[in-house]
Amino acid sequence: MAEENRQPILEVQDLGIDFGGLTAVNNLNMKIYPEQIDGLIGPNGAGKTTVFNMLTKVYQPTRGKIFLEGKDMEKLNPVEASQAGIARTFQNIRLFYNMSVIDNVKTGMHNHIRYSNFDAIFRTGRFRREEKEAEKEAEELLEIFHLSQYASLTAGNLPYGQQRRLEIARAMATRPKLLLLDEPAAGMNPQETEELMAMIREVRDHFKIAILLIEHDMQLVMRICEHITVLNYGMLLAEGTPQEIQNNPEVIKAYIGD
Ligand SMILES: Nc1ncnc2c1ncn2[C@@H]1O[C@H](COP(=O)(O)OP(=O)(O)OP(=O)(O)O)[C@@H](O)[C@H]1O
Repeated sequence: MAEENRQPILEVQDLGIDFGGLTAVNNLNMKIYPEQIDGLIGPNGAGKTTVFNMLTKVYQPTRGKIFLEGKDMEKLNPVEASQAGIARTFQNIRLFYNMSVIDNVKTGMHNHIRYSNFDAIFRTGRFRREEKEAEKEAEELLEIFHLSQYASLTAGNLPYGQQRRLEIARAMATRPKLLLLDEPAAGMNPQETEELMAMIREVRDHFKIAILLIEHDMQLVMRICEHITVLNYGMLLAEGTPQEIQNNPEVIKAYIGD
């Protein structure tokens, strides 16, 4: 379907942020469409993670607008941004390493669990019902991410590749519409990277969500992304299909230098 006829799930207009005298991102325009896997690439320090931090409202943009399903995100804090439907993983995996694998997934469910502190303290019927449902949903997520056999293992004892999976499973527990992955293949061996790529596709197909990923592994980006945005010095350098990006002289210059 032609993109012009589709509503973007996320639209960024003239987005920018300054840190003191440093303009980290400027004049960024971007549209992410439903069920699309998008790549956000660019040389070190180009502003990619800063964009994620603005989309998740960890940073308040200095300029510009972010719309999720047409709704302005300006007033949202990070918790509200997550509730609105944006989930993320981090460059350096962040898990609750002393908690079990399944409990890590359950921590992602606070967005939609409906019991109060009162219910929890007095273990009311509602609490027990919600807990049972959360347990079931967490088990289903573990199955999808091939982590069922590790459910009761401490997260810190999982091999690296599985920790990445768990981090994504936990992000999916928030029931996002848009999933942001910050360098998901970092530190992975070729076999783990291959499995990761298959999993990213499975996640998109199963949950029918949009995915935006930052990645330095160009092979991964070119093979998995349907659309790519390139940042350089905080500004949009190019956007298009993997083929267009690969053949763009400006992009080649930014990566290889003059
Ligand atoms: N909280 C902050 N305070 C000051 N400067 C910051 C802050 N966050 C990011 N920056 C600066 O913004 C610029 C963009 O950084 P960012 O981490 O977004 O780049 P990146 O493209 O993700 O880089 P990499 O590929 O190396 O992870 C850098 O110059 C960085 O030092």
